[in-house]
Amino acid sequence: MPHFHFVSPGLTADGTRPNFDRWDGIAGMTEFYRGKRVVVTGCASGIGAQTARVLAAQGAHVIGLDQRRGEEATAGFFEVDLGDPVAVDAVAEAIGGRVDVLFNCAGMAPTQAKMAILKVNYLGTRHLAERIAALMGAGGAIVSVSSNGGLRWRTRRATLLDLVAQASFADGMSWLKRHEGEIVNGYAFAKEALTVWTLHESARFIKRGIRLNCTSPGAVQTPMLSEIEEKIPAAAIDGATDPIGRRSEAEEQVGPLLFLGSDAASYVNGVDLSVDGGYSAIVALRE
Ligand SMILES: NC(=O)c1ccc[n+]([C@@H]2O[C@H](COP(=O)([O-])OP(=O)(O)OC[C@H]3O[C@@H](n4cnc5c(N)ncnc54)[C@H](O)[C@@H]3O)[C@@H](O)[C@H]2O)c1
Repeated sequence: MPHFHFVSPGLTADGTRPNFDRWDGIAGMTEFYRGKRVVVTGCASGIGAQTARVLAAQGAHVIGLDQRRGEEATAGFFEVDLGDPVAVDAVAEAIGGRVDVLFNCAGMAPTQAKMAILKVNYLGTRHLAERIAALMGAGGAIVSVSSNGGLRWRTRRATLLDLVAQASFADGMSWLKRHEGEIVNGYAFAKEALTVWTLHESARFIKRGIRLNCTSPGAVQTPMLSEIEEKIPAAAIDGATDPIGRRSEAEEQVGPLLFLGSDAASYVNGVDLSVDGGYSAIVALRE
Protein backbone atom coordinates (compact mmCIF):
# COMPACT_ATOMS: atom_id res chain seq x y z
CA MET A 1 0.00 0.00 0.00
CA PRO A 2 1.61 3.31 -1.05
CA HIS A 3 0.88 5.11 2.18
CA PHE A 4 3.02 7.78 3.90
CA HIS A 5 3.30 9.81 0.69
CA PHE A 6 0.85 12.51 1.64
CA VAL A 7 -0.04 15.21 -0.85
CA SER A 8 -1.81 18.15 0.73
CA PRO A 9 -4.89 19.10 -1.32
CA GLY A 10 -3.61 22.62 -1.73
CA LEU A 11 -0.04 21.85 -2.74
CA THR A 12 1.72 20.37 -5.76
CA ALA A 13 2.99 16.81 -5.66
CA ASP A 14 6.39 17.81 -4.28
CA GLY A 15 4.56 19.54 -1.45
CA THR A 16 6.56 22.72 -1.70
CA ARG A 17 4.36 25.10 -3.68
CA PRO A 18 0.66 25.89 -4.01
CA ASN A 19 -1.25 24.22 -6.78
CA PHE A 20 -2.97 27.37 -7.99
CA ASP A 21 -5.67 25.36 -9.77
CA ARG A 22 -7.02 24.29 -6.40
CA TRP A 23 -5.44 26.62 -3.89
CA ASP A 24 -7.53 29.39 -2.38
CA GLY A 25 -4.91 30.76 -0.02
CA ILE A 26 -5.96 32.27 3.27
CA ALA A 27 -9.64 31.82 2.41
CA GLY A 28 -9.07 28.08 2.52
CA MET A 29 -7.56 28.12 5.99
CA THR A 30 -10.75 27.25 7.84
CA GLU A 31 -11.25 24.28 5.51
CA PHE A 32 -7.62 23.19 5.60
CA TYR A 33 -7.84 20.89 8.59
CA ARG A 34 -10.97 19.00 7.49
CA GLY A 35 -10.03 15.30 7.36
CA LYS A 36 -6.41 15.98 8.33
CA ARG A 37 -4.69 13.71 10.83
CA VAL A 38 -3.21 16.03 13.40
CA VAL A 39 -1.20 15.34 16.58
CA VAL A 40 -1.47 17.82 19.47
CA THR A 41 0.71 17.49 22.55
CA GLY A 42 -0.36 19.05 25.84
CA CYS A 43 -3.97 18.43 24.83
CA ALA A 44 -5.15 18.13 28.45
CA SER A 45 -4.79 21.79 29.35
CA GLY A 46 -4.32 25.39 28.29
CA ILE A 47 -3.07 26.19 24.77
CA GLY A 48 -2.95 22.52 23.69
CA ALA A 49 -6.52 21.88 24.86
CA GLN A 50 -7.82 24.92 22.97
CA THR A 51 -5.83 23.97 19.86
CA ALA A 52 -7.23 20.42 19.95
CA ARG A 53 -10.77 21.74 20.47
CA VAL A 54 -10.64 24.16 17.51
CA LEU A 55 -9.00 21.57 15.24
CA ALA A 56 -11.70 19.01 16.07
CA ALA A 57 -14.39 21.64 15.38
CA GLN A 58 -12.75 22.26 11.98
CA GLY A 59 -13.07 18.57 11.13
CA ALA A 60 -9.56 17.34 11.87
CA HIS A 61 -8.88 13.87 13.23
CA VAL A 62 -7.06 14.92 16.38
CA ILE A 63 -4.71 12.61 18.24
CA GLY A 64 -3.94 14.10 21.64
CA LEU A 65 -0.80 13.38 23.67
CA ASP A 66 -0.33 14.33 27.31
CA GLN A 67 1.04 12.92 30.53
CA ARG A 68 -2.51 12.93 31.87
CA ARG A 69 -6.02 12.89 30.52
CA GLY A 70 -7.89 16.18 30.36
CA GLU A 71 -11.48 17.03 29.62
CA GLU A 72 -10.95 17.61 25.92
CA ALA A 73 -12.39 14.83 23.80
CA THR A 74 -9.91 14.04 21.02
CA ALA A 75 -10.48 11.27 18.48
CA GLY A 76 -7.40 9.51 19.87
CA PHE A 77 -5.39 9.92 23.05
CA PHE A 78 -2.04 8.60 24.24
CA GLU A 79 -0.73 9.07 27.74
CA VAL A 80 3.00 9.76 27.47
CA ASP A 81 5.76 11.46 29.41
CA LEU A 82 7.71 13.47 26.83
CA GLY A 83 10.75 13.23 29.10
CA ASP A 84 10.95 9.49 28.39
CA PRO A 85 12.36 8.83 24.88
CA VAL A 86 11.44 5.14 24.98
CA ALA A 87 7.82 6.05 25.71
CA VAL A 88 7.90 8.67 22.93
CA ASP A 89 9.18 6.05 20.46
CA ALA A 90 6.38 3.68 21.50
CA VAL A 91 3.71 6.37 21.03
CA ALA A 92 5.02 7.35 17.59
CA GLU A 93 4.92 3.67 16.64
CA ALA A 94 1.38 3.34 17.98
CA ILE A 95 0.20 6.44 16.09
CA GLY A 96 1.64 5.02 12.86
CA GLY A 97 0.09 5.80 9.46
CA ARG A 98 0.16 9.26 7.99
CA VAL A 99 0.33 12.42 10.08
CA ASP A 100 -0.31 15.78 8.41
CA VAL A 101 0.50 18.31 11.13
CA LEU A 102 2.06 18.19 14.60
CA PHE A 103 1.45 20.88 17.20
CA ASN A 104 3.94 20.71 20.08
CA CYS A 105 2.02 22.47 22.87
CA ALA A 106 3.07 20.41 25.93
CA GLY A 107 5.49 21.97 28.33
CA MET A 108 6.56 22.16 31.95
CA ALA A 109 6.31 25.36 33.96
CA PRO A 110 9.40 27.40 34.94
CA THR A 111 8.64 26.52 38.57
CA GLN A 112 9.68 22.88 38.03
CA ALA A 113 13.17 21.34 38.37
CA LYS A 114 15.73 22.60 35.83
CA MET A 115 16.82 19.29 34.29
CA ALA A 116 13.24 17.99 34.08
CA ILE A 117 12.20 21.13 32.18
CA LEU A 118 15.13 20.83 29.76
CA LYS A 119 14.29 17.18 29.17
CA VAL A 120 10.61 17.78 28.40
CA ASN A 121 10.50 21.26 26.86
CA TYR A 122 13.47 20.74 24.56
CA LEU A 123 14.83 17.19 24.29
CA GLY A 124 11.53 15.29 24.45
CA THR A 125 9.66 17.80 22.30
CA ARG A 126 12.37 17.58 19.66
CA HIS A 127 12.51 13.78 19.88
CA LEU A 128 8.77 13.50 19.33
CA ALA A 129 8.91 15.95 16.41
CA GLU A 130 11.60 13.86 14.71
CA ARG A 131 9.60 10.68 15.23
CA ILE A 132 6.34 12.19 13.98
CA ALA A 133 8.11 13.82 11.01
CA ALA A 134 8.99 10.28 9.90
CA LEU A 135 5.21 9.73 9.51
CA MET A 136 4.77 12.84 7.36
CA GLY A 137 5.23 13.31 3.66
CA ALA A 138 5.74 16.44 1.60
CA GLY A 139 3.22 19.07 2.68
CA GLY A 140 3.56 18.16 6.37
CA ALA A 141 4.11 20.83 9.02
CA ILE A 142 5.37 21.01 12.59
CA VAL A 143 4.53 23.96 14.81
CA SER A 144 5.96 24.20 18.34
CA VAL A 145 4.93 26.50 21.15
CA SER A 146 8.17 28.06 22.33
CA SER A 147 8.04 31.20 24.51
CA ASN A 148 9.08 34.79 24.60
CA GLY A 149 10.91 33.61 27.73
CA GLY A 150 13.39 32.32 25.14
CA LEU A 151 13.61 35.53 23.14
CA ARG A 152 17.22 36.18 24.11
CA TRP A 153 18.53 33.14 22.21
CA ARG A 154 20.75 35.38 20.08
CA THR A 155 22.91 36.13 23.13
CA ARG A 156 23.78 32.40 23.41
CA ARG A 157 23.71 31.41 19.75
CA ALA A 158 26.95 29.38 19.64
CA THR A 159 26.16 27.43 22.83
CA LEU A 160 22.62 26.67 21.66
CA LEU A 161 23.80 25.55 18.23
CA ASP A 162 26.23 23.20 19.96
CA LEU A 163 23.32 21.66 21.90
CA VAL A 164 21.17 21.45 18.77
CA ALA A 165 24.04 19.62 17.01
CA GLN A 166 23.65 16.74 19.50
CA ALA A 167 21.88 14.19 17.33
CA SER A 168 20.05 12.01 19.84
CA PHE A 169 18.09 12.40 23.06
CA ALA A 170 20.90 10.60 24.94
CA ASP A 171 23.60 12.84 23.43
CA GLY A 172 21.54 15.90 24.29
CA MET A 173 21.11 14.67 27.85
CA SER A 174 24.89 14.15 28.23
CA TRP A 175 25.49 17.66 26.85
CA LEU A 176 23.00 19.15 29.32
CA LYS A 177 24.60 17.31 32.24
CA ARG A 178 28.03 18.64 31.23
CA HIS A 179 26.70 22.21 31.01
CA GLU A 180 24.18 22.07 33.87
CA GLY A 181 26.15 24.53 36.00
CA GLU A 182 26.17 27.18 33.28
CA ILE A 183 22.42 27.08 32.72
CA VAL A 184 20.86 29.59 35.09
CA ASN A 185 17.23 29.51 33.93
CA GLY A 186 16.21 26.05 32.71
CA TYR A 187 12.88 27.21 31.24
CA ALA A 188 14.41 30.09 29.25
CA PHE A 189 17.29 27.89 28.03
CA ALA A 190 14.94 25.08 26.96
CA LYS A 191 12.77 27.53 25.00
CA GLU A 192 15.84 29.17 23.45
CA ALA A 193 16.98 25.69 22.37
CA LEU A 194 13.56 24.83 20.93
CA THR A 195 13.52 28.07 18.94
CA VAL A 196 17.08 27.60 17.66
CA TRP A 197 16.35 23.96 16.78
CA THR A 198 13.28 25.09 14.81
CA LEU A 199 15.21 27.75 12.89
CA HIS A 200 18.21 25.50 12.26
CA GLU A 201 16.39 22.29 11.34
CA SER A 202 13.82 24.05 9.13
CA ALA A 203 16.46 24.10 6.38
CA ARG A 204 16.80 20.32 6.62
CA PHE A 205 13.12 19.40 7.02
CA ILE A 206 12.01 21.51 4.05
CA LYS A 207 14.07 19.25 1.78
CA ARG A 208 11.46 16.60 2.63
CA GLY A 209 8.63 19.14 2.09
CA ILE A 210 8.00 19.55 5.83
CA ARG A 211 7.80 23.07 7.25
CA LEU A 212 9.08 23.79 10.75
CA ASN A 213 7.96 26.89 12.64
CA CYS A 214 7.25 27.99 16.21
CA THR A 215 5.32 30.61 18.11
CA SER A 216 6.57 32.53 21.12
CA PRO A 217 3.67 33.52 23.35
CA GLY A 218 3.88 36.10 26.11
CA ALA A 219 1.87 35.67 29.34
CA VAL A 220 -1.09 33.37 28.60
CA GLN A 221 -3.81 32.83 31.20
CA THR A 222 -3.63 29.05 31.61
CA PRO A 223 -3.15 26.68 34.56
CA MET A 224 0.62 27.00 33.95
CA LEU A 225 0.49 30.73 34.53
CA SER A 226 -1.55 30.23 37.72
CA GLU A 227 1.20 27.85 38.89
CA ILE A 228 3.85 30.46 38.07
CA GLU A 229 1.88 33.14 39.89
CA GLU A 230 2.14 31.16 43.12
CA LYS A 231 5.90 31.85 43.08
CA ILE A 232 6.34 35.00 41.00
CA PRO A 233 4.45 38.22 41.83
CA ALA A 234 1.67 39.08 39.37
CA ALA A 235 3.29 42.50 38.85
CA ALA A 236 6.44 40.84 37.45
CA ILE A 237 4.35 38.78 35.00
CA ASP A 238 2.30 41.79 33.96
CA GLY A 239 5.49 43.78 33.37
CA ALA A 240 5.96 41.55 30.31
CA THR A 241 2.50 42.34 28.92
CA ASP A 242 3.71 45.72 27.68
CA PRO A 243 2.57 47.30 25.30
CA ILE A 244 -0.76 45.51 24.88
CA GLY A 245 -1.45 45.85 28.59
CA ARG A 246 -3.17 42.51 29.24
CA ARG A 247 -2.48 38.81 29.28
CA SER A 248 -3.42 36.54 26.37
CA GLU A 249 -6.26 34.06 26.59
CA ALA A 250 -5.30 30.52 25.53
CA GLU A 251 -7.72 30.83 22.58
CA GLU A 252 -5.73 33.79 21.21
CA GLN A 253 -2.72 31.52 20.70
CA VAL A 254 -4.65 29.09 18.49
CA GLY A 255 -5.09 31.21 15.32
CA PRO A 256 -1.35 31.80 14.81
CA LEU A 257 -0.65 28.09 15.44
CA LEU A 258 -3.30 26.95 12.97
CA PHE A 259 -2.11 29.44 10.38
CA LEU A 260 1.49 28.19 10.58
CA GLY A 261 0.34 24.57 10.29
CA SER A 262 -1.83 25.23 7.22
CA ASP A 263 -1.21 25.64 3.49
CA ALA A 264 -1.98 29.35 3.93
CA ALA A 265 1.58 29.43 5.31
CA SER A 266 3.03 27.24 2.52
CA TYR A 267 6.02 29.61 2.09
CA VAL A 268 6.56 30.21 5.81
CA ASN A 269 9.43 28.12 7.15
CA GLY A 270 11.95 28.59 9.96
CA VAL A 271 9.92 31.34 11.63
CA ASP A 272 9.57 32.13 15.32
CA LEU A 273 6.31 34.08 15.43
CA SER A 274 5.94 36.29 18.49
CA VAL A 275 2.38 36.15 19.86
CA ASP A 276 3.00 38.42 22.80
CA GLY A 277 1.11 41.63 22.14
CA GLY A 278 4.28 43.33 20.92
CA TYR A 279 6.56 42.74 23.92
CA SER A 280 9.43 41.22 21.92
CA ALA A 281 9.29 44.14 19.49
CA ILE A 282 9.97 46.55 22.33
CA VAL A 283 12.81 44.37 23.65
CA ALA A 284 14.36 44.07 20.18
CA LEU A 285 14.45 47.85 19.78
CA ARG A 286 15.80 48.38 23.28
CA GLU A 287 18.64 45.82 23.26
N1 LIG B 1 1.04 30.13 29.84
C1 LIG B 1 1.99 30.95 29.47
O1 LIG B 1 2.08 32.10 29.96
C2 LIG B 1 2.98 30.55 28.42
C3 LIG B 1 3.81 31.51 27.86
C4 LIG B 1 4.73 31.16 26.88
C5 LIG B 1 4.80 29.84 26.46
N2 LIG B 1 4.00 28.90 27.04
C6 LIG B 1 4.14 27.52 26.57
O2 LIG B 1 2.90 27.10 26.06
C7 LIG B 1 2.81 25.67 26.14
C8 LIG B 1 1.47 25.30 26.73
O3 LIG B 1 1.44 25.77 28.06
P1 LIG B 1 0.09 26.16 28.82
O4 LIG B 1 0.25 27.53 29.30
O5 LIG B 1 -1.07 25.78 27.97
O6 LIG B 1 0.27 25.21 30.09
P2 LIG B 1 -0.65 24.09 30.74
O7 LIG B 1 0.05 23.72 31.99
O8 LIG B 1 -2.06 24.55 30.80
O9 LIG B 1 -0.56 22.90 29.70
C9 LIG B 1 0.64 22.17 29.49
C10 LIG B 1 0.28 20.72 29.21
O10 LIG B 1 1.50 20.03 28.96
C11 LIG B 1 1.42 18.78 29.62
N3 LIG B 1 2.75 18.27 29.95
C12 LIG B 1 3.64 18.81 30.81
N4 LIG B 1 4.71 18.02 30.95
C13 LIG B 1 4.50 16.96 30.13
C14 LIG B 1 5.24 15.78 29.85
N5 LIG B 1 6.42 15.50 30.46
N6 LIG B 1 4.74 14.90 28.97
C15 LIG B 1 3.55 15.14 28.38
N7 LIG B 1 2.79 16.22 28.62
C16 LIG B 1 3.26 17.12 29.49
C17 LIG B 1 0.62 19.06 30.89
O11 LIG B 1 0.07 17.87 31.44
C18 LIG B 1 -0.41 20.04 30.38
O12 LIG B 1 -1.58 19.40 29.96
C19 LIG B 1 4.01 25.23 26.97
O13 LIG B 1 5.02 24.75 26.13
C20 LIG B 1 4.46 26.52 27.64
O14 LIG B 1 5.82 26.49 27.97
C21 LIG B 1 3.08 29.23 27.98
